[in-house]
Amino acid sequence: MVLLGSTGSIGVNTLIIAERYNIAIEALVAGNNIDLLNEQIKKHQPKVVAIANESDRSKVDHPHVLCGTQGILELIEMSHSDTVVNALVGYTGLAPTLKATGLGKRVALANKESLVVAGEFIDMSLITPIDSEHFGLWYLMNERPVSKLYITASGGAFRDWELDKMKDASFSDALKHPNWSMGNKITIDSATMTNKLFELLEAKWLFNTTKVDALIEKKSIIHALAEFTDGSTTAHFAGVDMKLPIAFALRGEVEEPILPPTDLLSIGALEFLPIEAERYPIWNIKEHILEHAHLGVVVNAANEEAIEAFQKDQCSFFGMSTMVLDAYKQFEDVKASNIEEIIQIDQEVRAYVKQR
Ligand SMILES: NC(=O)C1=CN([C@@H]2O[C@H](COP(=O)(O)OP(=O)(O)OC[C@H]3O[C@@H](n4cnc5c(N)ncnc54)[C@H](OP(=O)(O)O)[C@@H]3O)[C@@H](O)[C@H]2O)C=CC1
Ligand SMILES: CC(=O)[C@@H](O)[C@H](O)COP(=O)(O)O
Ligand SMILES: [Mn+2]
Repeated sequence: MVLLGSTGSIGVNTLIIAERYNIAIEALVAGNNIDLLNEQIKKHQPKVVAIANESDRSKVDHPHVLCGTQGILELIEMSHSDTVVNALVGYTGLAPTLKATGLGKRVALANKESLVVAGEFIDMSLITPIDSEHFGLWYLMNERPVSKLYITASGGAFRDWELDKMKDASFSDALKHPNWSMGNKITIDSATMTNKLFELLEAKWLFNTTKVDALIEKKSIIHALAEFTDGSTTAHFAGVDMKLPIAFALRGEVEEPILPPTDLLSIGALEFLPIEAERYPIWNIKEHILEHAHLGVVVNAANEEAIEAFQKDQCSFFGMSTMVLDAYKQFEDVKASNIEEIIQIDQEVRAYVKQR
């Protein structure tokens, strides 16, 4: 297989599962963590690698190194593997998803931003999601008619903070996820609830329904629930570990133990809470964006710019949501007819957010 984003949180877990099942690694792609990439090259012996920056090429212990976005696309094009795992973060992941699906390859997709930005233009029959909630939904669904799908949210780093204190929250405060160990960008998205908004859009494209909602379950033990027309609701319990969704995405079906079973008696009380827009202002657009999912490109571009501004101390924690909601209003009427227009809208939104 081809693994994009091998040095990240999903990438490292993917290599553990690949090793367990003796899956050959044809190609690895990483960004700046060349030390870890070199360890992975030594262990997994890929035929080709790609990295973000040309300036790091000489540090990579491999005779065939490609660089930059074009390098990643070339690597996918020259690969013989049927499966590409896309564990890149952010908008950078979109072009590789389109390249791989365009070549008819199956994409095990952690990069949810690909679907948020351009779900309309991606061949869903080639996509298997690597996301705990969507794996949970897939696991729950059977032939019976479903009336509603639910995914759960941890509530993020500030779920128990006084609202007043959140105004002064720092980037490093926001990185303290209560349950999951993940990359920085998704951890910030979890604190603002943008991750869950993205996951509703992800569910919309994957399962072709807008009858999907989210609620807070603070322990992240239940990942998803399916409500059936007959009045039954079933829930997916699993450990806080991405190896299970990754194993299914790589293997299709798994019968052997990947995680220990949930110890039901040790869980204690479980509760579901509503997601309140006062703490998570992005939630104000949930209903609208589910009905206008093509606006995902706007939210994603504004959000990536907002995270960068927050990291550089150029805006406050709530300033991020303000920037995204402002851009959403400004670009409410855009609708791309093709990928070229998606790219153009992405650039226009970023330019708009930067000059505000
Ligand atoms: N972590 C998790 O548990 C989950 C993550 N996801 C999604 O999976 C994706 C990855 O998340 P996560 O693993 O946490 O993120 P990380 O930040 O941990 O990893 C991102 C990976 O992408 C690489 N990368 C970033 N930019 C470039 C670039 N320009 N060129 C080449 N490589 C690049 C990084 O390289 P380097 O580190 O070397 O710079 C790293 O290998 C995200 O879309 C996220 O939303 C979904 C569900 C759960
Ligand atoms: C592991 C995973 O799937 C993440 O998307 C996780 O759900 C993030 O946590 P939040 O529930 O806080 O967004
Ligand atoms: Mn998730």
